[in-house]
Amino acid sequence: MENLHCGVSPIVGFRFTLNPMTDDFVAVIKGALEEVDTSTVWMHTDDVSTVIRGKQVHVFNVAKALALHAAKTGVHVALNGTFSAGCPGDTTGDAFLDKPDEPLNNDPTKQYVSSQFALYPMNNPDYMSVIYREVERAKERGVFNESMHYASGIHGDIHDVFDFYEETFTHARSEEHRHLVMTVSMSINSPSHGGK
Ligand SMILES: Cc1ncc(C[n+]2csc(CCO)c2C)c(N)n1
Repeated sequence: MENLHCGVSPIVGFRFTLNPMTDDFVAVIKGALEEVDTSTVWMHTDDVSTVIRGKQVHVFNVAKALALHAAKTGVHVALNGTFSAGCPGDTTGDAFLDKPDEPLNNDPTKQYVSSQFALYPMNNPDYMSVIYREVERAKERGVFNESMHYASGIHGDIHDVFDFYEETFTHARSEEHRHLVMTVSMSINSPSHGGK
């Protein structure tokens, strides 16, 4: 296997599930996966989840577009997933890294999202300062919602929330500590949001 050393791979990946709270969940999941332009990422769906891999810009663009597509059905949807970069076992061969940098999904529709995220800067002894710094960033960006055990709450318009997640994912890893894991749980169109 190539690229066995931590960090030599520039691939970003996201493994996620979409969970639409409707009897018609198959149409919502398949509609999003089929109608969003996913040509910039390597994608595989199975009975449990879907994985997308490629350049960071495309992984975040496609993830946001999938969430927004599902949200536009009006159905209450949950999106749970794990972003990963610098995974020692990842291989570049099938990761679409030759794609141009222009994101292909550009729907500007506004959509309120409430979410929680957790950063795991792998093999970084100073990981708590990374986490504190990124929570500060969320406050500066105006998307911080609340502190909680094991995660931080992030909310706002889907475009601001995803901009924050991509920015924090860039800054929570470094040349020295390239392997980063970030978990995200999102809730969209929840009755708990009172119509936001
Ligand atoms: C993003 C995403 N990918 C796969 C599944 C698993 N899954 C559950 S129902 C269904 C459609 C019928 O086969 C699939 C693929 C999911 N929930 N969300």
